[in-house]
Amino acid sequence: MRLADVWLRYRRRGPWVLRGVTAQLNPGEAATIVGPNGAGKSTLLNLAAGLLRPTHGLVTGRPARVGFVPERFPADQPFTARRYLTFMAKVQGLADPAPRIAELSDRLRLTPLLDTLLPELSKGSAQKVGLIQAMLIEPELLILDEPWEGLDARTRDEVPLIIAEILAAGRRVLVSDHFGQTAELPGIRVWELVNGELVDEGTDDEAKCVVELVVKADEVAKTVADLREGGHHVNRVRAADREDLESWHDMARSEGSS
Ligand SMILES: Nc1ncnc2c1ncn2[C@@H]1O[C@H](COP(=O)(O)OP(=O)(O)OP(=O)(O)O)[C@@H](O)[C@H]1O
Repeated sequence: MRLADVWLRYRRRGPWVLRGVTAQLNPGEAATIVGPNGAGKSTLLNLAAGLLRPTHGLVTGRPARVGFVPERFPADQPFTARRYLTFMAKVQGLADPAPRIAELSDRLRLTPLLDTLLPELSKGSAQKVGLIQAMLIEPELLILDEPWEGLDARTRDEVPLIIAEILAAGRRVLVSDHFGQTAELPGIRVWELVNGELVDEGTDDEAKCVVELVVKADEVAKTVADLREGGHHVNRVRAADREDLESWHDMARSEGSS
């Protein structure tokens, strides 16, 4: 997908929000848009999603399946989360959406709230519905506007995994993030908006990540040996704390229920 000399203002003679933005996002690439409040991050995402049209310039090569998570999920709709997601899945052509909805709801810990009315959900839970909605049909381009807003810590931890999986499948991700948390994801391009112009700061090729595993105590020696054999550097081994064990039990539960 390519943005070529894109200019945007919301009304005639209004201030330019984007000025001559040129950028490209190839399959298997992710970019994070950074900049202060009002810099134009959401505007750029809406353009990429096809919800806004440039005043001048072109957006070309947008993939057919775009998943979009807006900054604020519009929760003022008289449906339960399950009905809303089922409807959205059918609109997108998914014949039997129940298994996919169950899988994603388990992953984002929304399952107990699936039969709650959308307006009764907390902001973070509504945000989860927005995230699930965008992933019902695996998107070729996933657009996330401030995905961490309102999410609890454990769901926040899922976001980088979701992004990594989409990239590994050769799809694309565009994310806005005024706290700069995504800038630390491996291989991500950083697009900074400065006075409406986009500065592509590229990727940090030297970036390193830590992957945490939880294994049974009697499997530690073998796991460490296997990882070393695979060419990985093992930093340290420590006893699992409560949070590690909770996530282990959650995983075991969701595997048992699927
Ligand atoms: N629908 C609209 N009509 C008129 N002006 C708008 C509209 N949406 C955004 N703007 C203006 O465009 C500029 C960029 O807004 P945008 O929401 O894209 O910024 P942002 O970087 O996403 O900000 P934030 O970090 O606060 O979410 C702001 O000056 C904003 O007031």
